[in-house]
Amino acid sequence: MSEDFRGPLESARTPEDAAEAGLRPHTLDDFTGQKTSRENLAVFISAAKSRGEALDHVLLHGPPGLGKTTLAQIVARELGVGFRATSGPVIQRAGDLAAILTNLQPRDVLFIDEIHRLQPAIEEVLYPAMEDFQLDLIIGEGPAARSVRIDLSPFTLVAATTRAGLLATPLRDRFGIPLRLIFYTPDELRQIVERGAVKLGMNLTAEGAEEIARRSRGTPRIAGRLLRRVRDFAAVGAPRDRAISRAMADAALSRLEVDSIGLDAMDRRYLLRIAEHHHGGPVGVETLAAALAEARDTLEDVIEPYLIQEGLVLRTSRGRMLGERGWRHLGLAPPTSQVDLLSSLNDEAAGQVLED
Ligand SMILES: Nc1ncnc2c1ncn2[C@@H]1O[C@H](COP(=O)(O)OP(=O)(O)OP(=O)(O)O)[C@@H](O)[C@H]1O
Ligand SMILES: [Mg+2]
Repeated sequence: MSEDFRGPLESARTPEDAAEAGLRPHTLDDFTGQKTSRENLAVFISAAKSRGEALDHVLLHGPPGLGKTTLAQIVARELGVGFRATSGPVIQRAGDLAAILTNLQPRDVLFIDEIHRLQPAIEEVLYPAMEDFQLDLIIGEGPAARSVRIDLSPFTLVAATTRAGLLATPLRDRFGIPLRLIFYTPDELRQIVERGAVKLGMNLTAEGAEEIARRSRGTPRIAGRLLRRVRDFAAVGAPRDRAISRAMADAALSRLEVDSIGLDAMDRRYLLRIAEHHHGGPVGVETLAAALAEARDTLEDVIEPYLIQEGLVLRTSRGRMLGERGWRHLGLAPPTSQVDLLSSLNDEAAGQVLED
């Protein structure tokens, strides 16, 4: 496989990124969870391979840390083709994209992360490239400008975004294979944690793995991070070779301020804000973002999806409300005026899926 194309932003890799990459699964069979997406991908990949064609374009969407980048790399590996990676904000000019596209080998995978941050002018260049494998470029300026058409090798665009709703419809419609990634179950995360422990050479008990999995916010990236921190605490606080028990995992997670259901300090700050300053809501997301000094996107992409899925927060037409479970988790009681409303909303929330 050829070397990754890395734009300026992506070259800023931290040791934490490297540790994460070490835990990445490399094949579809090794990839735990996301059963529907994984099974469908396996079919489409083997069909494309048997026809000797490029796989149709794939759009991966879902909250951060659920495996979009990992799956993109796996797609290229399973297809046995080259992998080039870049991201929306890195591509500044049409020429940047043209350079990447004209260098692709037949059937290669081009991965564009954060595709929702692509500039509209560059999106326009992407449309004919995706549809007809052609580039229409304007060369020169003023009266001397002329347009040239360049044929490209057939390729597969694999794009990732935290919210498909942020994409322009014409762009979204050009992906033949849209896949929505969902939060992992505690059991899937336990398998991921156990596999990670083996890779890290850790002696982790089944209960220890379960405890980390249960408190990982449905997210493999968080599971991997917590696993490495538990390893640190164990290395310092316990005799070598002692198996990491549930109690040891719990002690480490508590020191990291990860609570009994896996919420972190920011999650709790968010819930408390709605409870204490807005009597449980509804409150608009902009108001919350300003009060918490966070970007609205961070609330919507990173913090809210899990809280909503867990019924801690409800998304209503008038804003965010603390759910019954949210009140209970904070050890508070909802104002009496809200009790009836909440129980009716709670039934609705049971069917509320991540909107994007
Ligand atoms: N199904 C999985 N099995 C095991 N580990 C996984 C799985 N999915 C993700 N991981 C781990 O979680 C980490 C984060 O995954 P990845 O970088 O693919 O997420 P992402 O969806 O691209 O996140 P972002 O939106 O922030 O770019 C990976 O490095 C990998 O170690
Ligand atoms: Mg990613």
